[in-house]
Amino acid sequence: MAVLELEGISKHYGAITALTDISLTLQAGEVVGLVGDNGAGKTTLVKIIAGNFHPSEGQIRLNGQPVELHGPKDARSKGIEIVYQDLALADNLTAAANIFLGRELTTLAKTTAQAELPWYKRRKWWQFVLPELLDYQAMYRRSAELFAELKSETRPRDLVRRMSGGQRQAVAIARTRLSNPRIVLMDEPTAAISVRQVTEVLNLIRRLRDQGMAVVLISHRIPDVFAVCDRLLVLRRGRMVANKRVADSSPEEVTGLITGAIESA
Ligand SMILES: Nc1ncnc2c1ncn2[C@@H]1O[C@H](COP(=O)(O)OP(=O)(O)OP(=O)(O)O)[C@@H](O)[C@H]1O
Repeated sequence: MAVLELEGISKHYGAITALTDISLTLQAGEVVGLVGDNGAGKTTLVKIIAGNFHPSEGQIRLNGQPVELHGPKDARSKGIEIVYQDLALADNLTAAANIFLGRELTTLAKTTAQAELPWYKRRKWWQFVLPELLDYQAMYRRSAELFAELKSETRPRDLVRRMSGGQRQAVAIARTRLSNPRIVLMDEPTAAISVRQVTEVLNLIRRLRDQGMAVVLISHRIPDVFAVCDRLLVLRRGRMVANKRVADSSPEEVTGLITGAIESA
């Protein structure tokens, strides 16, 4: 079954129409590339899926059930994670501290689900006098497991400030894995990193797919889309002009679809 279905999604910002009548489905374990020129509507579409924006029209279904997403936290609780282009990492903290930022494991919150509860809900009544201490060992251990799953050499105790672009991506991706999402949205993960690191990041995306996640990858880099995606969506001026298997397309066709030299495919 499709993990995500969008039907007839449109989005207006006042007089500007950013998206018109977008429909798509995402299956578990597939990587879908979302391409289009600047202003084509890619970010708007991804932010609707991530709960940042409400669509003006249309329906969202998760596992066949119609849903309304009330903000990013709600989307996360429903299994949708997003890795923003700027990654939103705290440079002066370790990899592990970034992964657990805002949901730190403690002596009273031993799992991520518990750590996401407000402090007073983590305690049984007889525990109200207990001090709550951060459990660094547990966070380092879990972070090491997440990096091992992603086959990344990033170390939990390393400072993000000293990391390469590829390692930073690994930290941001490992952070999404904490909540065990079904859908991971990635905004231009290979835009600002070296060629060698691009390979590393594409491998991370393959790992997510192998673990059964559906991944949406916004990218300007057509070679990356062809390297890692199963399917591609092309947006032009807010309309979907192609939704096809990568194996049935070519970089030339995609460039034509983006610029408008090819009407649709
Ligand atoms: N908050 C906003 N208010 C008004 N207009 C907006 C807003 N966000 C985006 N737009 C407009 O909606 C359209 C689609 O923008 P969007 O950022 O989704 O495109 P994009 O394909 O992600 O482009 P880029 O690659 O430049 O990020 C553009 O015309 C943009 O100017």
